[in-house]
Amino acid sequence: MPVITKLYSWKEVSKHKTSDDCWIVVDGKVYDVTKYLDDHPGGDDVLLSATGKDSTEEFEDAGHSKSARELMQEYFIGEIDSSPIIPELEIFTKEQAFTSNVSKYWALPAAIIGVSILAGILYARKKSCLMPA
Ligand code: HEM
Repeated sequence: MPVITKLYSWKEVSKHKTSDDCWIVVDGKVYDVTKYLDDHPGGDDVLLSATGKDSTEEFEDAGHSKSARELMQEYFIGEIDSSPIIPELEIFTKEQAFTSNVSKYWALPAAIIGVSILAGILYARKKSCLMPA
């Protein structure tokens, strides 16, 4: 049977970092350890300083026993949402798509033509000033 897991963003996880509301992330899994703070043999300060980040390394470094890992499951609340952020799609009407493309393709040539005309005018004026009357 498929297991439905709640997904949490890092933004959401980082909101829970106090002694009244403490979440930790180990191996992509999110644990609400608020009720375990006072009982943690490694101390509550260790858990509090592990909030808002991936604390897998610190967890492994502490050399937790098999029973500690089993106990952990009681505090499991979900997983980190690691799906890439897809930017919102821009929805164009046919007309908008056409006009946006027209401006995209015509802006540069129009600017080049404009600058060339201006340069031509300036050059012609300068030349006429230098010509003896
Ligand atoms: C739900 C999560 C956690 C549970 C249930 C848990 C449980 C335990 C238990 C039962 C112990 C006693 C030793 C053992 O049986 O392995 C322990 C010790 C310890 N834990 Fe955790 N722990 C958790 C998360 C963490 C995290 C995230 C860290 C580090 C950031 C951490 C750091 C430590 C340390 C430093 C000790 C002391 C090790 C020692 O004295 O040798 N624990 N933990």
